[in-house]
Amino acid sequence: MAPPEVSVDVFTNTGGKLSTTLNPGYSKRAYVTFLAGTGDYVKGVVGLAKGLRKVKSAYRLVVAILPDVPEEHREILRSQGCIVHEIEPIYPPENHVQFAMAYYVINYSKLRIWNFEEYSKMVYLDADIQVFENIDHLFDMADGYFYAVMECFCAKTWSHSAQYSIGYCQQCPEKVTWPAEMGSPPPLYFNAGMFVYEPSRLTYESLLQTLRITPPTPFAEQDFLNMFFQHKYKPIPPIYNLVLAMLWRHRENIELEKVKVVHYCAAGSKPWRYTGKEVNMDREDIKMLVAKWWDVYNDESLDFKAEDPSPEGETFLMPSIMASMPEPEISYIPAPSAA
Ligand SMILES: O=c1ccn([C@@H]2O[C@H](COP(=O)(O)OP(=O)(O)O)[C@@H](O)[C@H]2O)c(=O)[nH]1
Ligand SMILES: OC[C@H]1O[C@H](O[C@@H]2[C@@H](O)[C@H](O)[C@@H](O)[C@H](O)[C@@H]2O)[C@H](O)[C@@H](O)[C@H]1O
Ligand SMILES: [Mn+2]
Repeated sequence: MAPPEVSVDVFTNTGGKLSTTLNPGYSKRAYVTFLAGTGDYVKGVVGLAKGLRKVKSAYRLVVAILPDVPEEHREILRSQGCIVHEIEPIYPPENHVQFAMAYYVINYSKLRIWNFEEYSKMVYLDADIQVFENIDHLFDMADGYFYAVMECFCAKTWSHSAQYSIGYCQQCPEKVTWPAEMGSPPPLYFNAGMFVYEPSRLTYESLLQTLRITPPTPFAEQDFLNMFFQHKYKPIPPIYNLVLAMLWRHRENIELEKVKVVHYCAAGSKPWRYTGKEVNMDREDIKMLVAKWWDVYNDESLDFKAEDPSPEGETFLMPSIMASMPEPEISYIPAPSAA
């Protein structure tokens, strides 16, 4: 039995040209991703920018970058039509938590994207995500909610959790029922590599204030966002964020031919680092999805050309007025740099 999901029965835009003059709302929409460090995730962002162009998305890609992203990488992103937006890092309160991956500590900086108030609606995508079919219709889902795809708890990275200890996963709640003596089952939990949200100064400040008093946990900002948006979270189908491990953990919940968005988050699956040697990486479906990513990345016809009509026209490309607003002082103790 597939888990509960909100039906995405919104107006399905086939990615054709949209007027941005009739409905200002369209011009205030964009995709956004996050880039940190001097390493090779920049390839993920280039791939994502080209993938969104290939599916003829009507919206631009904003890249929230940390100060350590080198100018050469910023230039590459601008040359691919991205809107590059530097943000200040956000560190969690002083902690001794063992993050599931040490570098997850930098992911708290993602919270800055709630401050991009020049946009009314944004779709966040990790840099290790590729969009293979147009998903612009997600912007038309009702306001006031937080939309994302449900996570799976079966990976060893979850061994710290009560769910893992009893073999419970929300992807198959009937398989191992949650024991009454452990209270009510955990609330639905999303993967924070892709979500639909509304930037808001009020939400932004509330996020930062809440973060100050929230002890960090193994999945860093993903845990924090799940706690913060627990009552606004609406699950959307896994076709919008295929967490690769679902292919071998819950194949019954996946119709691969219908998948629109692939999240290369399984260990060893980052296409730009792929060797095929890690566990599950020699699977035919993984090899096919990695090859699909490289087809887009290597396709020069998808490179941004200056004469390309910007999806939303020049109307709202003004620099973020919010960026000029002083960031609220954050007196976090920087955690060890892990990226
Ligand atoms: O060195 C790094 C590590 C992570 N990221 C960003 O942080 C996101 C979350 O990290 P990752 O996708 O590796 O986590 P996963 O989804 O694989 O657990 C990435 O997609 C990137 O957008 C980055 O820019 N540089
Ligand atoms: O900082 C925490 C990260 O948590 C998530 O990654 C994990 C998590 O989903 C685990 O549950 C999976 O087992 C694992 O495969 C996956 O990589 C997000 O994808 C990433 O953007 C980021 O928020
Ligand atoms: Mn990811």
